[in-house]
Amino acid sequence: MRETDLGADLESVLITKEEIDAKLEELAAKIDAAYAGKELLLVGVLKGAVMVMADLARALSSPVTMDWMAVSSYGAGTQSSGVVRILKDLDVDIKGRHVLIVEDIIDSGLTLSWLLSNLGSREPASLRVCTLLRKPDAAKVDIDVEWVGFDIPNEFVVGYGLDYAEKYRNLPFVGTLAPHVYSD
Ligand SMILES: O=P(O)(O)OC[C@H]1O[C@H](OP(=O)(O)OP(=O)(O)O)[C@H](O)[C@@H]1O
Ligand SMILES: Nc1nc2[nH]cnc2c(=O)[nH]1
Repeated sequence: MRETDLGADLESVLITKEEIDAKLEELAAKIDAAYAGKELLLVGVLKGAVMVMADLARALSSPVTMDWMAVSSYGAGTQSSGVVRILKDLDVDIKGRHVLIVEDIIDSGLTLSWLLSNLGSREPASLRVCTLLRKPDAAKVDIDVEWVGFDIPNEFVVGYGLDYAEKYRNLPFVGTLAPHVYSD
């Protein structure tokens, strides 16, 4: 989808496709270096992280394996409920594995905090996090995140995997919604 196909739904483009591509190349080089000589398992958090996972994995030089978890705390709204539900668990046992959680966004941090505790209890050899986006002003918990693409303002964003009521995930950039979309 091109930026000119936005129609009236989007207010602004916050991060362009080119900026995302360049950032993922940069993060991939750091991740390659950090896991040199180790077998890395990428754990993508569905559904939002699909685009980051696909593009980050292809930017890595090291061979990796991938698995997916689906959790939800947002439903169809724009505020985290704080209650995390597992919709799909991992297929593999991560005990003794080097695990990198791949996220699209850390907002309140409640989802990631819960994930770190849940996956941490499965005794991985290491457990770290890479996220494309983070909202420092929205944090409700303090989490140490190794790799962050962009710190963004505390606004609800869509695109590049992120949805509003399941729409806009296929935008190739990250943008903000026009207010009328919320009130319609
Ligand atoms: O830091 P938090 O406030 O917890 O928010 C971050 C979470 O919200 C989004 O998932 P969402 O629950 O919207 O599900 P989705 O990925 O299927 O859209 C995103 O993918 C993160 O997992
Ligand atoms: N689409 C979308 N999902 C989120 N989940 C947590 N924060 C956000 C956000 O800003 N946009």
